[in-house]
Amino acid sequence: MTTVVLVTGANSGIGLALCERLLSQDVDGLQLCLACRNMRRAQAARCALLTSFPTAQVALLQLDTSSVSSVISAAREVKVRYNRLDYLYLNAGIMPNPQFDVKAFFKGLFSSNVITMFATGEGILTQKDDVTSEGLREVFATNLFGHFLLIRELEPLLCHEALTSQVIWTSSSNAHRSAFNLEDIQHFRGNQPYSSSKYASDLLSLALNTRYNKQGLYSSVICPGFVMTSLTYSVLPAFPALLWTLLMPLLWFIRFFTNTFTLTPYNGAEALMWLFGQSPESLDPKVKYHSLTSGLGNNYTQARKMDIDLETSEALYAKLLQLESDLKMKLEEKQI
Ligand SMILES: NC(=O)C1=CN([C@@H]2O[C@H](COP(=O)(O)OP(=O)(O)OC[C@H]3O[C@@H](n4cnc5c(N)ncnc54)[C@H](OP(=O)(O)O)[C@@H]3O)[C@@H](O)[C@H]2O)C=CC1
Ligand SMILES: CC(C)=CCC[C@@H](C)[C@H]1CC[C@H]2C3=C(CC[C@]12C)[C@@]1(C)CCC(=O)C[C@@H]1CC3
Repeated sequence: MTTVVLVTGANSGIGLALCERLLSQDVDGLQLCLACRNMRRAQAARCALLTSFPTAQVALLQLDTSSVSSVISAAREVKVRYNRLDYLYLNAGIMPNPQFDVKAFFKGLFSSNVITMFATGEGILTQKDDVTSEGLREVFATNLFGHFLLIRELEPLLCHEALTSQVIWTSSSNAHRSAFNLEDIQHFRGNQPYSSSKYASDLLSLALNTRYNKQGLYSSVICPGFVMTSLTYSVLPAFPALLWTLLMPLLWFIRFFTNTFTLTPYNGAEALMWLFGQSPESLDPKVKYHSLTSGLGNNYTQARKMDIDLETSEALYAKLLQLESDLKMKLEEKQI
């Protein structure tokens, strides 16, 4: 028996930690595929994994989730290499040009909302988004739409009558209904594209379960907590990595008040690992699985209900299908 696992954004942070943890479990016949945009960093990640686990089967796949043509050719390649896919971890993500509102942060520190602020970053973060060469909003394309397209393209490998497969999204506690607008799913008009894209992934996961459970495909979402990675380092760009390291004792102290400060990629990958061991039929499509770390440093996973509803998830799914068909048509026209 083989178990095929594909991880997007696997060359650093939480994705790489997940790969290390999967390999350390010594799963029989594990075939790991690191799907990455930057092949130089992907090679480095593969080498590091093989140094620790010399007999592991670790393959690389070129994938830029922000590009429709890259997703289509990557999926084509996956279908040539494998005849099934057991786990698809949709982890690649960006939060470009984050703007940290220092005033709101200090105001939040002395309000009753302080724990929520540290757990979710709510009210203190906005981003400046860009547009891809294919005309999509970059955060939407990278975090959500590319992954949606990947699932659609890999349907023949994910949907088996006798076997189940799991699609697992790295969402966030920063996913808020208030940042999402069904009339503007790409978030052209707001300044919280990251939050919007993560809320959309929570909705999409529910819609995927509605559509695909009968065909053996199950989707779940996780939140890794607040993890120190290149994504979070960029929140305070004036703070070099060294300053963040000096702040670590303070961050560990805050962990006594909020177990969402998982801080290391290893801890952040806890819920991703937990889901790997679950039977998908036992999972609740309306909850998010949170990686949490106690003040004393113990990791655990906790299920928390999401603020999502079936009607909005179906409406989003219909819009994504429409966008997929429009973009494919454009791509075909370009090729003719
Ligand atoms: N760190 C945190 O506190 C939290 C993180 N998350 C989520 O966790 C996930 C992993 O992030 P994290 O490990 O923190 O950050 P990293 O920046 O370390 O990892 C992000 C990964 O995504 C990849 N990626 C980015 N854009 C693309 C693209 N267009 N195509 C393919 N891969 C891409 C990056 O590759 P490359 O090297 O090419 O840039 C990198 O491997 C993200 O989805 C993030 O939103 C959620 C909640 C909290
Ligand atoms: C003492 C000190 C300087 C603390 C850091 C304050 C903030 C920079 C962080 C507090 C909570 C963090 C957080 C995120 C980014 C950094 C903080 C705002 C995220 C929004 C990063 C991306 C996510 O997906 C969720 C995170 C929630 C918590």
